[in-house]
Amino acid sequence: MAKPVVAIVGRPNVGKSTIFNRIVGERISIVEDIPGVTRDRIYSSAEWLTHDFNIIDTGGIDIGDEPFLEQIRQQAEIAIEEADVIVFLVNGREGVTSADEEVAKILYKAKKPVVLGVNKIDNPEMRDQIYDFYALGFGEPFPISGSHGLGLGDLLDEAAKHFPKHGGNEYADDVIKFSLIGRPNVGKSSLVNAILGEDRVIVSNVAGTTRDAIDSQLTYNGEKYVIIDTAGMRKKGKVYETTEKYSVLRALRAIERSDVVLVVIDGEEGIIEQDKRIAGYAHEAGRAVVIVVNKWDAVEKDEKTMKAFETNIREHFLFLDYAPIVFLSAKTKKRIHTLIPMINTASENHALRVETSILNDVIMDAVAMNPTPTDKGKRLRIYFATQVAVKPPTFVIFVNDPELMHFSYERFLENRIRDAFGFEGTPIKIFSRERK
Ligand SMILES: Nc1nc2c(ncn2[C@@H]2O[C@H](COP(=O)(O)OP(=O)(O)OP(=O)(O)O)[C@@H](O)[C@H]2O)c(=O)[nH]1
Ligand SMILES: Nc1nc2c(ncn2[C@@H]2O[C@H](COP(=O)(O)OP(=O)(O)OP(=O)(O)O)[C@@H](O)[C@H]2O)c(=O)[nH]1
Repeated sequence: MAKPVVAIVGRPNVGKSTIFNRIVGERISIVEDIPGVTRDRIYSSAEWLTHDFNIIDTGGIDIGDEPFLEQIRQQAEIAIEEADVIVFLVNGREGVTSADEEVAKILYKAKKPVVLGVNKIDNPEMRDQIYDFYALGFGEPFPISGSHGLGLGDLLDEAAKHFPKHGGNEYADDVIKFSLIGRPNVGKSSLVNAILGEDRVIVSNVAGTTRDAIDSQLTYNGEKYVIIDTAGMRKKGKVYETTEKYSVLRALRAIERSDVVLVVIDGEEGIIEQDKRIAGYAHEAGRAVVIVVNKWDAVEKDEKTMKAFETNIREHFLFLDYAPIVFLSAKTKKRIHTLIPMINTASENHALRVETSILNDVIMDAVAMNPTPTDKGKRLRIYFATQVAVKPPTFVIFVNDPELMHFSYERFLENRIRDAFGFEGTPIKIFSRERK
């Protein structure tokens, strides 16, 4: 599901990060041991009343050593490219500056709705200062205060009025959406071409004529698939494509629109830190994951090489222990045909719903085998478990006291659930809730 995207734009120091953090709230949390998104702090999901959306802090996108105005220009262009609605932020304490006017000029040309937020209006007495900003030509300015959390509701209401009406489902429910992510040069584009070039694959469209038609649709064995955002990889040459955080942003959006994410690793070069971060994004987003080791043709190998590489992957990607690994070559096409069946398995498991009675049998058997932990003389009691969601499968376990559910025991239960139901290729989530 594609959520609407809001981007915050404005010259430095107007309070973009402050507003971003306010809107995102506690949702930005650092998850231990999983390298990922949260540390980049430029892109996050957010909620406002009934609206779910994603928000980008363009100020966090590092453009490099370009002159000041060039940086603002590039950030604004990224916002125009990526967002459905732009929040143009100015500083209510300084009046309209020439840099604000520069931003405005770029935004005039964009055919995207713009909502003007006048920040640092920390108290009602300062409200009169917003009138100057009508001169920017974006209609009513909304007074807000990032530091005090004032006025954000009205601003977001206005933004939400411009959210696309049918942004919800881009493709029919039975279409399997997948994407390929990985650092530059691992062979993502080559893999896409190899998949599209497969014998039994029927391609229904590749990179249409409009800017938005960037996904490849295909059919294989009567099943429909979409490869998400492949043109994002092809569309090179633009200056900002080279900035790392911007490519991260693109990867995050592709992940979000996918059911299954193929994490591509260069078999020739091996695993580096950046691979782990990229894989962390997919895991955090709760998508099904397949690990693809490409360029296996270029690896000098004997009968132990694959096993050793696999062990190495497992050590580096502890959090992805559920993800199957495939060794292949986009160049020679070796084992390319195994990819789509793996995507199918991962996607089925991602959407799998298990029967409550069987789930509870599994949990009770687990408890009988390995008694629940105690803390200060108090024992964890498990009453009942139920699956509350799919994509990814999510379970709630009702217990006497959630504090007693230690990580290691939860992990044990997860493993028992996996032994019973499979769930290969998908993360699963388990929450403990108190029940008196
Ligand atoms: N008084 C007041 N100060 C604010 C408000 N919002 C942000 N600030 C301050 O303004 C300064 C800049 O805020 P940031 O959020 O870093 O601004 P930014 O636009 O993200 O800046 P860049 O990252 O340089 O683009 C900080 O010192 C904030 O504390 C506000 O509502 N009122
Ligand atoms: N030996 C070998 N080389 C490969 C294979 N797949 C891709 N390459 C080469 O690796 C290089 C990068 O491939 P691309 O498909 O452009 O990689 P990418 O991940 O799409 O790169 P970016 O678009 O920069 O992110 C090219 O020179 C390819 O020819 C493979 O299976 N084996």
